[in-house]
Amino acid sequence: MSTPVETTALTKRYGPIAAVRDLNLTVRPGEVYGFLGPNGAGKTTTLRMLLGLIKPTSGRLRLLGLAPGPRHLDRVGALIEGPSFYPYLSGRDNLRVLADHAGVSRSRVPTVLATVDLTARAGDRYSVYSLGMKQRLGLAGALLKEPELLILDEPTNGLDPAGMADMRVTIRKLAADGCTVLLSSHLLAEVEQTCDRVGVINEGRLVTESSVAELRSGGTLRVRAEPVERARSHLVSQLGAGQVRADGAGSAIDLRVDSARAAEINHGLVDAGVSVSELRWHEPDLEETFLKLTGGGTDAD
Ligand SMILES: Nc1ncnc2c1ncn2[C@@H]1O[C@H](COP(=O)(O)OP(=O)(O)OP(=O)(O)O)[C@@H](O)[C@H]1O
Repeated sequence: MSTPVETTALTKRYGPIAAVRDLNLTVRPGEVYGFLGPNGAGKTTTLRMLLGLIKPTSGRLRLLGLAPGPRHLDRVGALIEGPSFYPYLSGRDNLRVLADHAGVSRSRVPTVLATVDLTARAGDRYSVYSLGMKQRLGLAGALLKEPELLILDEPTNGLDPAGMADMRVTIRKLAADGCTVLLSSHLLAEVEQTCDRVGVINEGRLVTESSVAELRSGGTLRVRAEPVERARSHLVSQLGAGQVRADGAGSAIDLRVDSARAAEINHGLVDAGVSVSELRWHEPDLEETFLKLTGGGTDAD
C-alpha cells in the first residue's frame, strides 16, 4: 500500500506570515496519526493544503501516492471546519443528498449511520442535533465513499466528555477496520488516548514525530534532599554533571539514571550527610513534553 500521507518541505506563506514551514510529515498505513499543536501552529493550514483547498507556496505532498490533481481525493474522506448540512432535513436525508452529489450509492447511508452510532436518531432534523451528533453526522458523510484515508480537523472540538469518548471509540473502530486516520488536535489527552503516533507542530514547524510512548520516554529519578547544594555536588561527583539537573523550581534534582539505582543513590547521599525526603521515578507526561517542545506557548486546555 502506498504511504497515506507524505509531505516534503511543505510550506505556506501568507505575506510575511509563514503559517507552515518546511513540513516533512509521514503517516503510515493503518495508523491513527495525531497532528498536535497549540492554536495557530499551522494544523488547519496543513490539512487544507493536503485536501487541495489552498495551494502550498512550495514543497510537495502526496496522499495515497497521488500528487494533487483530479483524482487525489478519490479515496480520501475529510471533516474540516464544521460540515455544512441542511438544517431542515433529517440526518439520513442529508446523507442521501451527499451520496447523490458524490456519486455514491444511497445504500451506504445506513452503514455509515451505524458506524457513527446515529441510526436511532437518523430521522430527526439536523437542526435539533447536539454538537456531538452533528460532528458524528459529518464523520458519516466523510465515510460515504469508503475512504482509505480520513483527515479530520479537531474532530472533538467543542464536544462534551461523553461526545469526545464516542468520537474516540468511532475513530479507533475505523482504524481497526483498516482506515488510516490523520487528525489534528490541540488536546494532549485526546491524542494520547486515540493515536498511535504523533507529530508535534509549533509555529509552522514539525518539532517532533514519534510514537506516543517514545514521546513520553526519558524518565528521571527525582531526588528531594537537604541540604540541596550538598546533595547536588555529591551527585555530580558520583554520576557526572551530565546526569544531574535541577528541576524548574530548583527544589528537586532529576537524575538521568536507571530506576534500579535508587537504593544505591540513597545510601550514597545518606553517607554524605544528606537527608533524603523523596526519591522516586518520574515519568514526564505528554503535557510536560509538549510544553517543553513548544516552549510553553500553548493555550491548550
Ligand atoms: N488566510 C489566512 N491569511 C493570513 N493568515 C492566515 C490565514 N490562515 C491562517 N493564517 C495564519 O497562519 C497561522 C496558522 O494558522 P492555522 O489556522 O493553520 O493554525 P492551527 O494550528 O490550525 O490553529 P487552531 O487550532 O487555532 O485552528 C496563524 O498565524 C494564522 O493566523
